[in-house]
Amino acid sequence: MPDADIAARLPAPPPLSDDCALFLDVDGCLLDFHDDPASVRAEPPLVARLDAIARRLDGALALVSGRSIASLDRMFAPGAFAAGGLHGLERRAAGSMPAPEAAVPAFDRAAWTKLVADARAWMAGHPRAVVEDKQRTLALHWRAAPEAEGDARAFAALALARLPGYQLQPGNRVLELRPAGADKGGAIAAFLSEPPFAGRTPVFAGDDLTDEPGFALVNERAGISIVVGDRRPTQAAYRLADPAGVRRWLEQWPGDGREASA
Ligand SMILES: O=P(O)(O)OC[C@H]1O[C@H](O[C@H]2O[C@H](CO)[C@@H](O)[C@H](O)[C@H]2O)[C@H](O)[C@@H](O)[C@@H]1O
Repeated sequence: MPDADIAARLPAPPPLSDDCALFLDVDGCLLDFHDDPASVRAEPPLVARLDAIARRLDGALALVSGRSIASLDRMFAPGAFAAGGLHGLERRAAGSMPAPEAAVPAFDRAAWTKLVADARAWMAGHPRAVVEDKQRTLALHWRAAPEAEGDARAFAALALARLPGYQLQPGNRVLELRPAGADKGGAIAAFLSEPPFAGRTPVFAGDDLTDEPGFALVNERAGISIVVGDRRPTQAAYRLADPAGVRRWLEQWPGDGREASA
């Protein structure tokens, strides 16, 4: 059976309930993909919606992303949500804005700067490819330059040897270098161990490979795991077709009645 047919058989998720803890991936889940990662912003009505849902859940809403928390804050301003960033390497608990609660491990800044410069030089022949420096992780994007994929993969393989303790993180038209030892499942588990998330039913929506550990964790906790789109295989039990579908699903939620004036 073709993958698309199997994808269509995953059911739509149930509506959100007042006793849930809501975890949301960002790119490709809440927000549509764009060629330039730096230009992506959440529209004000979506920020207002998330803010209303967070209030209704007593703060039990977190963004869980491959982006840094600093980047998420820019994208969702003026919203400032609890967040897991850099694929689970950094985390900011509810109510502890603006500083991340846990910093990622120390690293050699000079060596990192050289690595980023080398990546930019390596990819210079592909002006529409993007080298995204996230300070502790590096993403090589080829969405607007499909011909750059081979060079991106070749650089990442070579660079991995210069980065002890790092691993490759494949994504949607991107390959990232990032420290091993953390993932989105760990970030969600940490949130669920503390207020206001503890004791609630976890719900997690995401679209990419980096989201699979989050789906596994949520399934273990008898929660609701939702894959966005047709990527397979997946451990998710429910499916929404695309980010527009995610936003419509969130719209079904009653909110707290205040977002209309936000
Ligand atoms: O975990 P996520 O929130 O889904 O973040 C994963 C990566 O998303 C971003 O890259 C993706 O979105 C870009 C903007 O739409 C797009 O240009 C790119 O092709 C996608 O792979 C982000 O730039 C990365 O840092 C995140 O790790």
